[in-house]
Amino acid sequence: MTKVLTSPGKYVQGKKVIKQIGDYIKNLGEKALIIADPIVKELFLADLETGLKNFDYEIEFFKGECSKVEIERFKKKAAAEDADIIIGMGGGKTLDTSKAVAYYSQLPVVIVPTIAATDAPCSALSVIYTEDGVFEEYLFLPKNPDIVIVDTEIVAKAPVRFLVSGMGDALATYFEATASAVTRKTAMSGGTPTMTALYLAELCYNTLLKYGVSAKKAAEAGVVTEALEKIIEANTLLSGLGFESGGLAAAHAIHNGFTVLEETHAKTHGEKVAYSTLVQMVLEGRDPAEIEKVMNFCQEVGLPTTLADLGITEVTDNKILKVAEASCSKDETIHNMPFAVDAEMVKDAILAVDALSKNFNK
Ligand SMILES: NC(=O)c1ccc[n+]([C@@H]2O[C@H](COP(=O)([O-])OP(=O)(O)OC[C@H]3O[C@@H](n4cnc5c(N)ncnc54)[C@H](O)[C@@H]3O)[C@@H](O)[C@H]2O)c1
Ligand SMILES: [Zn+2]
Repeated sequence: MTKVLTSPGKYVQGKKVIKQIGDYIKNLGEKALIIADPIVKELFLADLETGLKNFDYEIEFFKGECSKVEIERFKKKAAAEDADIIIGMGGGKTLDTSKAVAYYSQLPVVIVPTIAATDAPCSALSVIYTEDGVFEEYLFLPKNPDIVIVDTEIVAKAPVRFLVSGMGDALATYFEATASAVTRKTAMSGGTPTMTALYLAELCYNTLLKYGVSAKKAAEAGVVTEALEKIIEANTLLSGLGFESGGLAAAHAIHNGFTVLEETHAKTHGEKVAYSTLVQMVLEGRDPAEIEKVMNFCQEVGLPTTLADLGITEVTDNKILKVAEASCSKDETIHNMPFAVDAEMVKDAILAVDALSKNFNK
């Protein structure tokens, strides 16, 4: 029962920090290959160039999928350019690609997220897809990124749905870490959770409830406030460390179950995870007042609380049972829950969340 906490080497967050990126990375190497989402060219190239004015670098743009072909393309480019640092800048897919390229090239990696939508920035994991976007495998990396640098002005100006999705993903962290800690399951860190990881997960939850709505308003206005800073930290650092060193349980398994339904594909990871967190709470038989509190939060920030919100407008028992069965497949993290869970229980809990939500004024 060894406890393990894993984290990036350094985490930097603030308005306009991109303009100082050179200062943060200068000890890591001398020439960077920047793997950049195409959005970087449109919006942030000037600031990035300012940040790297005394630094040798080459930029190559990401084609949209974290696939083995794309990873190989960048690995060759890094070798051809004699790069000794990889910088990834963009959304989760660009960042996962950059981490994989750095691993295969045995180089340090600096991660610059341009949205706060997922746990990808801080983790020692890349999610690999085929070139057509079908999930292929998890690539577990031997270490987390060397430095994560979050420019909060960039995140504030991104579409608000990404920030809200990040809150949905972060919402699950406390509930899943708490559940799997009871069972003392090994987390992705390779050990059971430290007190620190569990406290970070709790801090993540409390931060969302307290600052989520204000942060969303700031992002709608495209401005950086202290509330937005706190939510970016919760979505990126607290949720990232909390999931990796705290553990997953029912919510992410139910999310995976929802992906079997075509109609949920237009919804983001975080949106599906938020609904699935409510399902986990119902499975656990949590205090209805607590469920109501989380449901209110979801409705206030615009996360789904009904099946229709998730794109499932024609609800049948059979369809929901399929989701539940997929959530309960053998290797799923739902089996980290402190009690035995089967597909019938999950199906009922999914339908119960939908019914409960309809009691609230939307
Ligand atoms: N490695 C991990 O631990 C981990 C954890 C969770 C999710 N993931 C992975 O992350 C990926 C999803 O991440 P994502 O939602 O960030 O997807 P993404 O990287 O595809 O980005 C979503 C979209 O946002 C755009 N974008 C990025 N920054 C922007 C900005 N500032 N303004 C406007 N548009 C911007 C991108 O161009 C893209 O079209 C999935 O592949 C998932 O498997 C990985
Ligand atoms: Zn997640």
